[in-house]
Amino acid sequence: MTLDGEALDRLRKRALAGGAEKYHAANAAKGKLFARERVALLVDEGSFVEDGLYANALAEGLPADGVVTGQATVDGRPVCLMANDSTVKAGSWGARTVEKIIRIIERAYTTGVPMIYLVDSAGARITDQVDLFPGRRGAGKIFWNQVRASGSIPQACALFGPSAAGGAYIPAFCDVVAMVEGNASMYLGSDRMVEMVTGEKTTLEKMGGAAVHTRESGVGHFLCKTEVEALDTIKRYLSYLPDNWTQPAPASTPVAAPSNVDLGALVPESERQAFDMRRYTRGLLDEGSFFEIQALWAKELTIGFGRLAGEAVGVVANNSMFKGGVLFVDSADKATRFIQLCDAFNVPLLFLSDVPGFMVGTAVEKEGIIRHGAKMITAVAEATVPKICVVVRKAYGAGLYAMAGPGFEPDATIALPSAKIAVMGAEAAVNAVYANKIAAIADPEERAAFVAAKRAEYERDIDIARLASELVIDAVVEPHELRDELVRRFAVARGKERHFSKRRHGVTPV
Ligand SMILES: CCC(=O)SCCNC(=O)CCNC(=O)[C@H](O)C(C)(C)COP(=O)(O)OP(=O)(O)OC[C@H]1O[C@@H](n2cnc3c(N)ncnc32)[C@H](O)[C@@H]1OP(=O)(O)O
Repeated sequence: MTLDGEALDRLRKRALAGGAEKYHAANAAKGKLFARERVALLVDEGSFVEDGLYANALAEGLPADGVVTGQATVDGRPVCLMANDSTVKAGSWGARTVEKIIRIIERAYTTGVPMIYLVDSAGARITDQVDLFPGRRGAGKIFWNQVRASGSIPQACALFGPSAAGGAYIPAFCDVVAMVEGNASMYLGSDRMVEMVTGEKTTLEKMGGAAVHTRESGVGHFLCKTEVEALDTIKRYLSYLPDNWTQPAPASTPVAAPSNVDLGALVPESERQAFDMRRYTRGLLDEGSFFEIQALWAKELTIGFGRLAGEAVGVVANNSMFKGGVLFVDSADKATRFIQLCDAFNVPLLFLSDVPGFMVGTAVEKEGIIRHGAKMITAVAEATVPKICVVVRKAYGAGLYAMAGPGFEPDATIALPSAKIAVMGAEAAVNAVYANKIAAIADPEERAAFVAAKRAEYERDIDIARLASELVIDAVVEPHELRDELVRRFAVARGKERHFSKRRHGVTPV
């Protein structure tokens, strides 16, 4: 049978229109855009080529089988994309949906371009499960492809609605997930299922909403007020990354650092006084270039991309404004993944250290602080991208190792003149070594004098000039010299040989 122009036009219009009007209206009432509007907002005008528009065109009520897939350019660079159409069976995956998604990820991987996922889906279409769930090209193959593509091409997800059950793994295998407040959710079992299985009464928002995942679980990376903001966030994310792992990170026009930030004045002398490392980072980088990731989760550690004289860098920085900048289970995980991301995509790493060490105590031991901390230290060791450690104020204990200290093959360890590097802070050290002697001194004045003397002795021992003279650190620079020093050092490190170990891959620590 051949299709005449009219019949083709009818088929095309039906496929382009998506599902029933009531579902369009329901989405609009929630402030949600149609999948095709999202694609149009994301890509360069006129650049989109679609595959599989006629998927399931002969069936009733399944236009494009509920997903839009194709290629386009974003800011002039090629990408592959998929967008669930939640007006068609709540964006659930039928057999052709799954095949379309698999094919577009395979296309992204083989052509070496970023893959963007615009997600709004009920997960597997339960009514058609035999066709889409268990087989060799079933839904599992989506995840297999995502895992294969991980670290080879950037994968970014904007989540606009639910991402249920198996569907929740598409965001999970992406580098980053932008979630729209109020509408986006991710969960393995729906609220109805949770009540049935455990008796818990909950809601999608309370269990897996954008606030939960960007503030508490860390599964979401950006909390966005609108769909447009989520799409812009994905574009900005991609602007720091190459198309694939074989290419250098893209540079942009150099911009000066903000003229109104005095880096020296931002860091208080007293270790007991907190300061906002995000301000410090913004003051150091090209003005307006800092793009923070997971800003709301594990805030004791700040991560994000920025630029130094136009070149992309990934920043890992301790922030004493939150939990004193101590590393916890979540902050170690946050750092681990970001370090791997930068290393995969050739983005040099800048560590800004003001770390008292890893948290101690029963609670964190039960949470496996050793396991999580070891993963962060592993990621730092394995990263062969240029990496520079700046001790802004202090680097104590294993915190020094986690922040790419001298033993971790950094291209340089730089200290500011007031920086301290030690196995622990003076107070803790004096207590650790002299607790018995201190307890034995009855006279309070004599005891205080003893503690002060031992403290002074300890501080002389870890004096930064001494560490420089022992070649522990490579340079001591004034705060106003730091930016230029980093620009020069990253420039010379750019051409370095990158290899780590003779093996297929390491074994994840404990
Ligand atoms: C790999 C393993 C897996 O992924 S198992 C997948 C399991 N998925 C689920 O349990 C999610 C079930 N669905 C839901 O909870 C809701 O539909 C969510 C996603 C919250 C959306 O709610 P809402 O926007 O109100 O839509 P709705 O429930 O009225 O559904 C609209 C139409 O879509 C259908 N639908 C929904 N989910 C599925 C599904 N997973 N499989 C098959 N059909 C599904 C509904 O039946 C409804 O269809 P119709 O338009 O009335 O014909």
